[in-house]
Amino acid sequence: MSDVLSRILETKRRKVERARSTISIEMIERAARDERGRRTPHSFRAALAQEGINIIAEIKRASPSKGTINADIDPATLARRYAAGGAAAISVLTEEDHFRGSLDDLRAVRAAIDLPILRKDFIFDEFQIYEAAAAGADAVLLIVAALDEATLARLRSVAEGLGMDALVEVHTVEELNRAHACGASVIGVNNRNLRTFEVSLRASEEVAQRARDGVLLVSESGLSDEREIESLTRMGYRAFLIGEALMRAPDPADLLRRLRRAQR
Ligand SMILES: O=P(O)(O)OC[C@@H](O)[C@@H](O)c1c[nH]c2ccccc12
Repeated sequence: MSDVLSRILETKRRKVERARSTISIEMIERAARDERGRRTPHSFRAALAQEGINIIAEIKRASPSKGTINADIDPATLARRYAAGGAAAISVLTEEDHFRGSLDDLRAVRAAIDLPILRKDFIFDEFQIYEAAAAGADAVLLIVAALDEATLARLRSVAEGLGMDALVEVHTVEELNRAHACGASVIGVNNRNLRTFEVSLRASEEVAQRARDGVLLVSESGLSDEREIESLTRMGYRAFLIGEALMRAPDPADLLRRLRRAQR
């Protein structure tokens, strides 16, 4: 159990325990409901179901596989560029130790743009979903490989109870079956194996062939050019999650526009 995913979950577990000892679950839940009630919440799912190519543009300063990608960005400025390029939604990595993100990044993005926001983190406790909602997120990532069946189902319904979407992430057909079993309606297929970091579009291809009708699929990771988007649209994808390529692009809005023009 010394792989990266387990190590990240281990440090995260301690962090969440510490946070839970300073704020009660009732308080954070109230903050979440207040924030959800303060504005008209954005629908993450609806944003991904629009005509054409829908891109979730990610704010990702660093990663365990790539080290520092672009640590000094201003999240609000970058989010505005993503919005200008026609991003359907924004993903903000909030994990601190390995991705150098934070909930402050998410708050800054919330204040800057008017698109649905995904909290991208390693979530295993409802406390983290309330934190996400209180910071202004509209959706949370739930990684099937990191959760048992009962926890996955419970966390999904906590998100739903707040009017949020869960992006349920899988990497294999076996994980897809577990995502189906918990009632997931938005399923992300990570082309990157979180334990080995190997990237292959085969993951997206295999999962697309077995996904149930009505499930909205998102192809995630390792995407950087039109040709990849084109071959994924032929597999049936119309939603994509892109981080590194946008973080490294000299003009992220221009790259987004180009990728959104990809044809079948
Ligand atoms: O930077 P990329 O290769 O475009 O990937 C983005 C996103 O898919 C990736 O950050 C990601 C997908 N699932 C995750 C789970 C945890 C942390 C990060 C991720």
